[in-house]
Amino acid sequence: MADDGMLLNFQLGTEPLKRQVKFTGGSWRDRRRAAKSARKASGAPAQPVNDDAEPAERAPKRQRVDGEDATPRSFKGRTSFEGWESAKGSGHGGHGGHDSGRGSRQVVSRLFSSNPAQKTAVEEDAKEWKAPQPTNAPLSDVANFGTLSLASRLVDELTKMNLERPTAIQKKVIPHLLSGSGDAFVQAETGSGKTFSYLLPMLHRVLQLSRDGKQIHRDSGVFGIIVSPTRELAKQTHTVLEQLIRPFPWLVSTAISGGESKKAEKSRIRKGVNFLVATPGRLADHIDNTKALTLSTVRWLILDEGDRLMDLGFEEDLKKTIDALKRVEVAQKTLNGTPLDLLPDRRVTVLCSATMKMNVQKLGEMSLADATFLAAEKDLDEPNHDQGVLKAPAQLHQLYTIVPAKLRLVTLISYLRSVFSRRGRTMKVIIFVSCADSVDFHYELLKDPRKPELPESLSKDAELISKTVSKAAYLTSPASPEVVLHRMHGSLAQAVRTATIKSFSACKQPSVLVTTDVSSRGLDIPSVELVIEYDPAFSFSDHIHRVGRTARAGRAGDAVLFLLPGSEEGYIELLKESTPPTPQSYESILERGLMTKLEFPVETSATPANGKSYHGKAEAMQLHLEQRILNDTRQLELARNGFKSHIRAYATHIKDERQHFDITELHLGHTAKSFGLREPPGGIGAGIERKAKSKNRTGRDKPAAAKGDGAARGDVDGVPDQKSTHDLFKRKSMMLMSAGADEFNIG
Ligand SMILES: Nc1ncnc2c1ncn2[C@@H]1O[C@H](COP(=O)(O)OP(=O)(O)OP(=O)(O)O)[C@@H](O)[C@H]1O
Repeated sequence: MADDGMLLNFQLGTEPLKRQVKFTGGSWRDRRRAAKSARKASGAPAQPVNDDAEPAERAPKRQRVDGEDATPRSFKGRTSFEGWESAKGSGHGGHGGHDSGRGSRQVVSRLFSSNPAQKTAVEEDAKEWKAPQPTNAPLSDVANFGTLSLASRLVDELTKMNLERPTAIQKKVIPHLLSGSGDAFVQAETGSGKTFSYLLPMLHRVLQLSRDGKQIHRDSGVFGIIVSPTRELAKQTHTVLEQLIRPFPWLVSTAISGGESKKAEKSRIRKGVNFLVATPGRLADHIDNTKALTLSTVRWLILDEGDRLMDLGFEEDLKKTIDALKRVEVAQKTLNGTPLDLLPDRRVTVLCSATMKMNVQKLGEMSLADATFLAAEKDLDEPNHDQGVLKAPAQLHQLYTIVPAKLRLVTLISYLRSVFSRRGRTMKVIIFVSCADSVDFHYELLKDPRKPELPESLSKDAELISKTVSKAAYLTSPASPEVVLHRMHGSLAQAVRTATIKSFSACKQPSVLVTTDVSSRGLDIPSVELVIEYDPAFSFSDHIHRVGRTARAGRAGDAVLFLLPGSEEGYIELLKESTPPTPQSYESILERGLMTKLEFPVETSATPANGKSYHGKAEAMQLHLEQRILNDTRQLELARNGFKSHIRAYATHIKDERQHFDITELHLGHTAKSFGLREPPGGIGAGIERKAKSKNRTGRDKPAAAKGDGAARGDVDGVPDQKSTHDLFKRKSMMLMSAGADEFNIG
């Protein structure tokens, strides 16, 4: 799609607008010609023509509002966040006209016109979707964990945690690790309990060492190292491990990860630990620099989320760790008088990954020897299992909606409104967007500026989460409960990240987390019932992991994917290879979200001829949001940054899937509108990026994501784990700066 078809395609003026002559009568072409000649005559610079703006006769209700009087009538003096609700469908009042907000001349386009046609017919299935049997649930034909020969003390502990029967992957992995000394490659669905599948046998075997009056203690050595790609996952795994070892106070585990105090970690290691949960960069760092960390007792190396470890560019750090372990012999039969004979006689490496991508195979080659492939029986039976086709849990209801770019924001809000209108349900929703700047923009836009105070249950970390947790506006209606809004991405300080996730997890009220892919892996928040992929994932495997934050361990869950009309529709075929998704029209989302119980009656005169009164509501909401952004310098800045970073992130979809996410097809003007912007995209800085990306397509420049696609967006683990990302950013920034673009923040 060429740029000349672009909406809002003219420059922002810096001069305050002069009052203009208004031309009435005749056709819109006549009026435009007259306006042009008048400008020429007055010596005013010619206005670039907005070819995409609607001709007046096609938009009879549109008002051209000129000069200082540009604020749409229904919103004059009504820029408070709730203003749109009382606008009663008067969105027509300003749409399609010019606006002089902040002294600039801008065009506000209508939401429901000039949208690209959708190729896919959406026949919403009349019959209710019926969830198939859960595929990641505990097995009904296994009596309990005891049947897997686990120590009764551990089984008791599991019972206290309400875990009775193992899942399919636990039934496979636990016996393998309990008895042998062989490496394993573990592949299983999201939420199928992989964490317990490797923690339980390790613990069981270490507990067995305490016998005949001999007791394992914290300075008996490190027995197991678990490597996680993100700090959150490392912390979460550590929390689960802590829970399991609580009845055995002589055993100690610790988490070491980027963003934490190295000194404090060193001191904990010096005091003695038996299990280390680590992010790769920090682990490699300690192996190099912490003398107290001896590796000779290490019998298990668990590489969790192997594909993600590689995607994020941790290959070098992992190699360092693997090589260091290989260099150290596993020789001791006893340690400080404690016999180690019940441990594996060699070091066991377990590689967990949901996919068998090339980079995982490489990690396997680096780390595994004669590994056994372990997967649930039903996964092995899948016809295309060996091609690595990844499946979401069967009971996870996947939906998609094809939404024109201009309508994305109002559709998202409508979706959330209809979800939260169901009173009496605690509902947690995760919204994935492409980059950190987009997280920040949407969070600020959706938060309630009038109610900064948090629910009491969240007040413990009040200071840390003061900028990442807030009450939400727009998402609730008078009939629905209050919603708590959270934001999370890799650019936040670690303490803030941790406190935010804790808050989201503990929140007893309906809550939303707006986040990047930094939350797509491993995060286990049991009451997440809905995942919204507002921006599609950068790879299909990321999609599976994102949606896998719901429907865990046999529970139900929904996931909705927003796609744009056009090439993105091709992505639906890819989804079908895994789980056929249910289509949902954006019109029905708008209708449900905006007209529920007719809380916001639309004036008859404002009801469009087609009778779709929610169109008026949607226009009113969009107009209100745009106006709010325009009136708030900080919000405007966030919108611009969000838009720019989003466009840049869009170019980082993996090569195999880029045909569906063609940056040159992205309508920048319409996308700007989804960030509530009325400015020309070129003025904001995104056109430059698209040009740079077009160069990529012609092979003159390589995509920046050489170190892994996740790294390109910076959704990684921080210093020093972030080296690769830093390099990448440097390269990309240089490319952009040479083209005159601003600094940006993706990730
Ligand atoms: N046997 C079980 N019975 C009931 N719940 C279980 C069982 N095993 C694990 N769970 C629960 O299932 C959830 C998911 O477990 P876990 O995080 O280990 O899954 P996972 O396979 O690692 O998922 P992902 O691939 O998304 O990281 C956790 O809340 C865990 O407590």
